[in-house]
Parts: sequence; structure tokens; C-alpha cells
Amino acid sequence: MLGVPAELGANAAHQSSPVMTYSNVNDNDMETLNLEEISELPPMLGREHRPVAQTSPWLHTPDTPTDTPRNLNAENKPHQLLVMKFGGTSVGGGEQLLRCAGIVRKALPDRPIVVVSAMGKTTNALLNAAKTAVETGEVDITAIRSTHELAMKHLGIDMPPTMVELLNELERLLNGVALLKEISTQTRDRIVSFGERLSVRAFAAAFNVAKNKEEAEAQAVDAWQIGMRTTSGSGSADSAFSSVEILEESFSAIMHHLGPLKQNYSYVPIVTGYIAKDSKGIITTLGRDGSDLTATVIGAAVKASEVQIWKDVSGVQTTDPRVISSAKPVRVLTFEEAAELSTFGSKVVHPAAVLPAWQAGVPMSVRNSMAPEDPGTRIVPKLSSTETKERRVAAISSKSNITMIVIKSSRMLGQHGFLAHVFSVFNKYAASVDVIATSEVTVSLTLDEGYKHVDVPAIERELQEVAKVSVLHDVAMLTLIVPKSDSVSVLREAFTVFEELKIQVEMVSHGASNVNVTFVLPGDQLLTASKKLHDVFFGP
Ligand SMILES: Nc1ncnc2c1ncn2[C@@H]1O[C@H](COP(=O)(O)OP(=O)(O)O)[C@@H](O)[C@H]1O
Ligand SMILES: N[C@@H](CC(=O)OP(=O)(O)O)C(=O)O
Repeated sequence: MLGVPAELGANAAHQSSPVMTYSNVNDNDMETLNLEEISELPPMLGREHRPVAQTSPWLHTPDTPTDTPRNLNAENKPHQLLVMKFGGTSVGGGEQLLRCAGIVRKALPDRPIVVVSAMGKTTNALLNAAKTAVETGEVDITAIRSTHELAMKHLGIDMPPTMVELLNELERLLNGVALLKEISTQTRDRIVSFGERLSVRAFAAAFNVAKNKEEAEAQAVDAWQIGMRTTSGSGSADSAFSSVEILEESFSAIMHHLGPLKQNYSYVPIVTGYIAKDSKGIITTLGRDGSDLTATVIGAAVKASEVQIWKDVSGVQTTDPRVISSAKPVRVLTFEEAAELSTFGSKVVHPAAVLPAWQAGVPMSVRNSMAPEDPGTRIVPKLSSTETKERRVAAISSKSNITMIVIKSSRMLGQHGFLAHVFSVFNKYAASVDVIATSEVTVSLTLDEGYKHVDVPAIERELQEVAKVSVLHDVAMLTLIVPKSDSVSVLREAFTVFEELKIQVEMVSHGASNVNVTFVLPGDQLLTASKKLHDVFFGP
């Protein structure tokens, strides 16, 4: 479902849409709007209780006489838009919000669309509040309330009424859960959505406090107001993987709502990451860390000049700096390398988020909100020849708590019958396999830690009907991002390290992608192996 329509923009921009005047659009109204109503809404939303658009900006297409030079760039073309996503760590409190608002102000000539995650650890706090309500019947949102109150206090303003109302609504919802002592996955998704709905309002408030008179005002936007729509399905709130997919129609809807900012940058949209609605108007979530996906979908939809992911670290590092302090910044990665790196354990960019930008040819970068002058990491379609020459291994990532299953055929099924049977069992239990190695009679594979819901004992029982099965828990995967051209020499050096450290490699996967080599190791040897390999490939 996720894909980028080939011809966004020019054609869409010439469709006329009705001239609308509206007022008093508040969040509660938005909650009850149906699909048609949502798609009918004009592009400028979010300013509470006051008229926000008198005419449809779609009437101001680049070639209409109403265009002024101010709306065109130096080459007489409409401006592009820049997507800037700020993660929870970058917007943890009032001080950080002001810092990020400053970064956005500096980028105003590039016409930013801002995407924001929940403040600090708010998503975890919301999930815990829901759990506590179910288990104990108690409701306590003091910490969530005070995170937002303190931030507004830092800005020197009262909490905006919509934030007060959202906090009260959250409390009422949790009281209902506490009374029933049960919660549906749909309600849980709804509860976590408050994190981003609050943070965009806090961010908009911070920007409006910081801005000067000439600068456009910020407006908080819930992603569904600009048409971010997914398939139906709940339960992604606390999952590394989303159970929903972005509907293709979202791309044209987003372009419809935000595209006019290319001609007339009349407000700074501050859009909720991570949340969307399905076509019935039910709130859905994109999986943990899913705000990156919101940003790249918007970037692809409006053909942005760039999608910037702002974090608390100076771009992608050669490995997780919390684990190995000698990690160094990676200046440039290809989309393919970035996708592999995140799929295989680095938390820098959400694994699914690379795809929309990649398909749309919109470059990305990872930047540090604590050090905005740092160049960070560029993510581009292709490396230059100098960049290629400069490095062999781009980065190392790892995943622990992996389950490895070794299946040895006990019947003469023939290889294709055996493999078909094995995969049918994994398919039945919705178990997604990460790494696989096969021989005539043996299949070894790993299950990702994100699939904790998978009933491994049931898979084991079914497979035992045709095979000898052994399950190894607590193995780890260590992945080197390395182009195929260098992988032979890198493999040789890696095995020298494993030999020196007497590490038993359970499985090696090489070749499925152009850019990665993955080793499956005993979990307790991961740290030693990572440190040594990092020293070898990047220096101490
Ligand atoms: N290869 C890596 N490069 C950079 N940071 C990494 C890497 N692997 C793990 N991290 C960690 O990811 C953290 C940022 O992720 P996260 O806290 O989820 O950010 P955000 O809230 O901005 O989305 C960094 O502080 C860093 O410790
Ligand atoms: N707030 C959500 C979504 C998100 O993307 O967050 P962050 O950008 O802070 O990883 C989460 O915590 O999962």
C-alpha cells in the first residue's frame, strides 16, 4: 500500500477546489468528521475558534496572475518545502522546545513543515497510565500533566485551552478504562495519541512565543487533518512494527493540504508524528518511533527539498554511542544502507521511514538539535566515487534477544516440499523471519525480538511433525553495513576477530542485500565482538 503516486504536484495543483470560509473548527469537531469531510477541509487548520482561510490556496497556482515574485524563488519557480522532524528527546521540555523553535525560525526561508513526536518519555508514560488503569483501577496523569505545564511555564504562558481540554479528555478516557478494568487495542492507540496531540500544541506555542512580528505563525495540525490515513488495525502503540499501512490516497491529500504553502507560506504547520486515522475515523498508530515515517510520507507527498530528522545525537554514528563510546559520526549513507542499518538494529531512523523518501527521491539527513551547526548525516540515493573510496564499512548495528530456530528435516520431503512446509508454518503464526540459511535438509532462521507475540512453542510443535527442531533463545545479530565489493575482505577480517575472541558464529548471512553482512552470535558475546570489530574497522 505504501507507495508514492508518480504524478503528484503539477496535475493535482491545477484541480480547483471550492472556495470555503469556515470557523470554529476545534479538535472535538475534527474527531467526529467523516472521511469526506476530512478530505474537504482546506489546507489551513489548527487555529482554534477563528476563521483561518477565506479562499482556497489552490486558486493561487504558479501560473495564475495572482502570483507575486515573493512567492517564487530566485529561478522564478515555486518554492519547495522542507520537512523537519523533531524526536521526543529533542522536545523534552520548555527549554528544548525553544531551542527547536529557534532551529525552525532559522529555516523559515526554506518553508518548513514541522513534524513532532511526543515530549520526552510521554508515550511510555501514556502506555504505563493505561496499564495501571487496567491493573489497579487507579488513574494518575500527574507526570504527563506536569511535563506539559512546566514547559508552558518555561515559555511564560498559560497552558493553551486545547492542551487543557486534551489533558482532561485523557483523564476521562483513563477513568473509563479504570472502571472497566479492561482496554481494547483501539482505546490504547487512542490514549497514546494524546502525546503527539499535546506536543504539537506545545511546539506551536513555543514557536509563537519566540517568533518576531514578520514571521509566519505556527499552527498545530493533527495528521488526520491533512489526510494522513492508514488501513484499519490497532495495536501498534507499543510495537516495533506497525499493524497498519499508510493508504496511498494520503499522498495526494497531504499535497492538497500542504502544497499551497509552496506558493504562499502563510503559516508554519506543526504536524503530529506517529498517529493517523483509518477510513472510519478511528485513530491508528504507526508503531514505536513512527514519527519518522510521518515525516517521510509528508516529504514524499510534497516533494520536499529534504526531510531532516532532528535527534539528540550528531547524525548516524558508526555504532550505538551509548554502548561504544568511541562511535564516530557517519557523514553520508545511501538510502539502502540507512534502511539496512535501521532494520538490523540501529534506532537512528525508523526502518519503514526510509522507503517513501527513497522512492520519491527526496534526500534525508539526520541532525542534532543540541548542536544544529553539526553537519550530521546525509542520506542520498548514491555515493560519489570519493565517498565510496573513503570507507569500507559504513556502520555496525546489532540486535539482542533474538530467537534462532534450527529445523532439520526428519522425513524425505525433498528440499522444495520441506521449505514450503516450514514457511507455511511461519506464515500461519505471522512470524517474520530476519536471517535465514538453508541446506538440503536443514533450515536455520532467526525471529526478530519485535515479534514477542509469536507463539514459538506452537511453531515448534507443528514443525516437529516433519523435523527435528531446536530453539536457541538469547542469540544476537551483529550487522556490518558494507558494500558487496568490499565484503570479502571485511568477512576475512571479521572471522579473524571471531577466531581471536573464540566466538562461536551460529550463522552468517551475506548477499541478500547489496550492503550488509550479518552474523548470528551467542547473546553474551555480542558486546565483546562489537567492541573489537568497531576498533578494527573504525579505530579505537
Ligand atoms: N548508530 C547510531 N547512531 C546514532 N545514534 C544511535 C545509534 N544507535 C543507537 N543510537 C541511539 O539513538 C538515540 C536517539 O534515538 P531516540 O532516543 O529514539 O531519538 P528520538 O527521540 O529523537 O527519536 C541516540 O541518543 C543514540 O544513543
Ligand atoms: N512518540 C512515539 C513516536 C516517535 O516517533 O517517537 P520518537 O521520535 O521520540 O522516537 C514513540 O515514542 O514511539
